[in-house]
Amino acid sequence: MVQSSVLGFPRMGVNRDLKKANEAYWAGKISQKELLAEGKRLRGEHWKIQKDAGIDSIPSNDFSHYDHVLDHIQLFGAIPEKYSKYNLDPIDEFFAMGRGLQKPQTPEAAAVDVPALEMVKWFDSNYHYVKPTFQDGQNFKLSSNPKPVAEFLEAKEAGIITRPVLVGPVTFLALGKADRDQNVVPISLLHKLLPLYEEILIKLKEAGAESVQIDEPCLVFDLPPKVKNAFKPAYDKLSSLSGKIPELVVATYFGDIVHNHDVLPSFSNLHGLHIDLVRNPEQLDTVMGALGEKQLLSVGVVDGRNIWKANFKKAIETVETAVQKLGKDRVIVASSSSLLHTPHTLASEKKLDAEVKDWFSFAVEKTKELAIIAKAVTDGPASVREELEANAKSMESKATSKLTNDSKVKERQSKITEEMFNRKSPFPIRIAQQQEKLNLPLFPTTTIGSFPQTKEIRVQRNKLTKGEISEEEYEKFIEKEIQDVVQIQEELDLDVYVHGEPERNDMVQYFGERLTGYVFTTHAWVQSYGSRCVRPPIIVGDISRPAPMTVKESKYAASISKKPMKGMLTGPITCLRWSYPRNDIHQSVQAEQLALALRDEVVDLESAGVYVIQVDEPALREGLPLRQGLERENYLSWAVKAFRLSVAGVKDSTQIHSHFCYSEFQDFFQAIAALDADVLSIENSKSDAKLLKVFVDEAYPRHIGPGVYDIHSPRIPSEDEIKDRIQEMLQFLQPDQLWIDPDCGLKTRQWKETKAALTNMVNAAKFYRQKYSKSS
Ligand code: MET
Ligand SMILES: [Zn+2]
Repeated sequence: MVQSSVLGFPRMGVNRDLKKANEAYWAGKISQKELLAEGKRLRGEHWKIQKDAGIDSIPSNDFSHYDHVLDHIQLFGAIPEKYSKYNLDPIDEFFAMGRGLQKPQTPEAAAVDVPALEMVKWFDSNYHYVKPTFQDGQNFKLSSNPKPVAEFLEAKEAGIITRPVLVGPVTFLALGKADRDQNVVPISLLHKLLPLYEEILIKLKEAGAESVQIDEPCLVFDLPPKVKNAFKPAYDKLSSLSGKIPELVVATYFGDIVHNHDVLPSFSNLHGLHIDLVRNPEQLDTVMGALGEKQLLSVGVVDGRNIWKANFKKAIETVETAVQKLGKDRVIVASSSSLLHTPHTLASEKKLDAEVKDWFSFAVEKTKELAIIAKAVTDGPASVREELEANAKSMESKATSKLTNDSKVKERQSKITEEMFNRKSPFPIRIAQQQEKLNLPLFPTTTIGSFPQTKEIRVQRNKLTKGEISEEEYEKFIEKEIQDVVQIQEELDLDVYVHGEPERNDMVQYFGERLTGYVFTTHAWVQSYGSRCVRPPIIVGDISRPAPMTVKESKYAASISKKPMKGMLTGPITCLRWSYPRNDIHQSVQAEQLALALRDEVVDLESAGVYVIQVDEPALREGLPLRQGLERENYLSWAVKAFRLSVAGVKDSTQIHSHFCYSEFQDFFQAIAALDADVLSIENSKSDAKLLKVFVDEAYPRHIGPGVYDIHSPRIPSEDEIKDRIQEMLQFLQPDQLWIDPDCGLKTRQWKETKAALTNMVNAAKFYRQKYSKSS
């Protein structure tokens, strides 16, 4: 029979219970015992959900109190000395690595002060993992009570034989890095790490585990030869342990592995291999051809990265293709990846429109889908006729809905012309006209958009949501906020003002709520990192802008300002990337729809007297495909076009800004240059100013505002510190192309530190302004 399996389940629980428990523990409100009990309760509940759904292979050790890679750092004793030296309790040491720890001295214990380990995005998802950090002479040691064994036994006690999940040895090392000032090449540690895999696998076998899922998602990357060559010795070794350890299923996801197909024979003596057929269905044939004689294939046909119902007909066809070649006993129906990236359950959504709700499936619902697909293939479609019919109806309803077929939007897309992507004149002509209109000094100062979102702002927004105040009262409140920030900017003597974004809860949600084609959930939280969860809006249909979205606030702000007011929009790629996208049309088409909607907004802002307009694209970089080559070029091409389409409708004299919250542009500089934005503001304060060299090397002609101070910390940078920073920047950029601004928006800061920091920033800018005006 065809079996079903889940690669991993979301950890948070139905009401973000894990977040609440972790945060209560960190705040000292619950004991360690209570925290661990909550973890156990959640695991038990999640196993039961999957068992009740009829899943054959249920994962364990997919749960984590913070991050599963961090679990492995602790499991293998890869704990840097700066943490281990404190001899903390294991759970506190674990959290110290995940989020840093600052504790004053007490009679019993010394003071603790360590920052967190680096945290970075997990492949191209919005989940972040903690980066393993290795030392020269790194050794490993299995923890005394290994988590994978403990959680396997916990499930066994509850009557469920799970399939423990381990991050594979090659991926664990490949995702790591040498610690600062260390030279170790992580993959060279393989021979030291493998004995620990042997040890843990033997322990799991002794505990009763029949099979183990071993994740090697790094196979979807273009791998350096050293990493690629590591698979064979690693898996030869593990294959040689056959009988002593559980059966192994190697799992890959988020991409295809065809370009690394020469690695596949290393796995052919193992029990099974998992591939993601939602992302890359075309890899099925090649991978089937490379399987070992008895090896199983786990086919990922239910999307672990998005919230759409699986199309049963298509999924069953895919599974049948595998069955025809391999037979029913060698095929497993699986989620494409862990379900970690999907919200817990659709049952919590009470406010969703019934039409679109019928198109969705969250983690709980996806486990049921897997069981149904497996049954349909094992016992024939008649065994699940009702489910198949209902699914076909949902698919039909989505395909034919008015929401997904807005002919006006489609018609407008079909009429896009080449000129619509281009500003009227090249930059030198534009900047001269802009300068005439805006009359800005040398080293103009500005901020990135948001000002502190005070408690009062949140209170008023909540009151509006609850209907406790009227729209008019809320608008009056927002106007007053705008007046205040305009006045503050006047006092600070900034050069280009912003209205402060007080009316925005979130930079994507705010726009989504004003566009057709978007829906919002109330409980669909997904883990972003640690206890932090996000609730991405969902793009369900064709996107259009029924009415202006930001014009009222910006126009008002401009009308009361003596200096230029900058309009503030979230760009098409960021709106797309920070939402769940549609899966029935290509993302480039959705980006283009967003771009058209924003284009109208940009033009309306200009007509309303807003002559500086910033279109933020902080998510442009994270959308980069995981591999070099054609896919990446395609992405950059349509992403850049979407940005250009959104802004190119304005006059030459209107100044277009864009903003990015990172500083590394080396590897996609051409794309950034191709945006043709008049001014770029980028994060830079924590990086080496040398990163700006690329702008010189490539003779970037337009204006740039590299952030001069970090906005993530309440720390106030001194005037001298900012001056030094500007001095460094001037080694790379021309005085007349340099803007002075903070790294990013200030919404998470308090007013007190914001005013102090900006005062120093403006003074530092004035210092250079004077210096250069004298010398010229
Ligand atoms: C994550 S980028 C944020 C840009 C936005 N305009 C802000 O200032 O908050
Ligand atoms: Zn930013």
